[in-house]
Amino acid sequence: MNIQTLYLRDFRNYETAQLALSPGVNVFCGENAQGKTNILEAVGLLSTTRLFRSGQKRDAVRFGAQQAEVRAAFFAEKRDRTVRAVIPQAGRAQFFVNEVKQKRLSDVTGVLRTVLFCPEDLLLIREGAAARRRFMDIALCQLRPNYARYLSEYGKLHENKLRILKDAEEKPSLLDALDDFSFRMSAIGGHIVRYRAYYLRALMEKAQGIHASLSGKNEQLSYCYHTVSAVPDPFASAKEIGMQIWEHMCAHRAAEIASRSCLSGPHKDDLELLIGGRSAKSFGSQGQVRTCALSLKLAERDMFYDSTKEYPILLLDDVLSELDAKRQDFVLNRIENGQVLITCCEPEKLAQVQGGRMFLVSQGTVQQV
Ligand SMILES: Nc1ncnc2c1ncn2[C@@H]1O[C@H](COP(=O)(O)OP(=O)(O)OP(=O)(O)O)[C@@H](O)[C@H]1O
Repeated sequence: MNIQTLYLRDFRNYETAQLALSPGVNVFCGENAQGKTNILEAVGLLSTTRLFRSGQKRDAVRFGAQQAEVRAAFFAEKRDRTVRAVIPQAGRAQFFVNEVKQKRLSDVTGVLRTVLFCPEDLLLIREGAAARRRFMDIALCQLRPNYARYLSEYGKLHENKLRILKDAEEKPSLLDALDDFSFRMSAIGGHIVRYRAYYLRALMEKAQGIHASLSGKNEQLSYCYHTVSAVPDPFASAKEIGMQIWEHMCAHRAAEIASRSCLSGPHKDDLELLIGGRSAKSFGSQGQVRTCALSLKLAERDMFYDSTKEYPILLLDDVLSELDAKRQDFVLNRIENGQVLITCCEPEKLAQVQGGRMFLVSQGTVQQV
């Protein structure tokens, strides 16, 4: 899958811009605040229907303009296709696939597939477990529709159980339904844990190879999937895991009531990442953490390829800072197959790029060099 041309009108700081992209690496270089990330954000919008930096789509409309427009002509599934977004300052955004207006945003999501790596992704390693669960869940939901259904059902049960625990002090009869919710959460939790275990095993196998190449074989990435302590084997059958979670919930019933919170279940899972056997979160340097997060993203891209036989477009925002020369060379020249869009601030980096296309970005204009 690759974008051939990208057109922007009144999008962020661009009045109009038309870019012809390479099917391989495309580097966007310029000083701070010139519009490099805005280009990646435009592609992200066409892929996910969202702006990765703002909750409100209208933030993308150029100051003083009435509506923004972004269009990509791209090649996917062996044919030429287009996707276009029109975002008015007031009112709903509209999306078109092959110039046919789409009724539901879900029909647009994934038509153009992207994997984004931005500076915030470093939080994936450094932050709490919720960020890593989100990373697993977003990838798994796209690859496995059944997982998305289990996760949504589990989320609803979790919310209801939490309401019961919170309100039980005022209305103790609510506790009559507690075990029913716990049992259903356990049963669905069994599926969630099993999906995560298999996904992480495949993902981390790829991430380990990528991390070794990125670090020149100097560092070894490993992982530990932490789930409910009563589950000794997350690869066991969903039924078996579900029963183990149920037993754990029963053992913590009194504590859950006392603390008015759900103490047991895969909503507390974590993915621990280790570099050379030590926690990346606690001991990793900036560069190591960046390498680790990047390896996970590149592995996610390979997982997409395995299931769709097409590489999603890789959007790398400001990845090069903090990486040493060897790691930068890997990013610029050795990510094989698929289209890559990279932003960077240092023009001297352009000299290191051995193929692809380079662009200078300045005050909302883009010039190929
Ligand atoms: N709706 C908008 N209308 C006009 N300009 C906007 C709008 N939204 C953001 N901008 C401008 O876009 C510029 C930022 O662009 P962008 O984030 O792409 O910069 P960048 O080149 O990636 O910078 P850095 O290297 O600092 O990350 C800022 O000057 C900002 O004021």
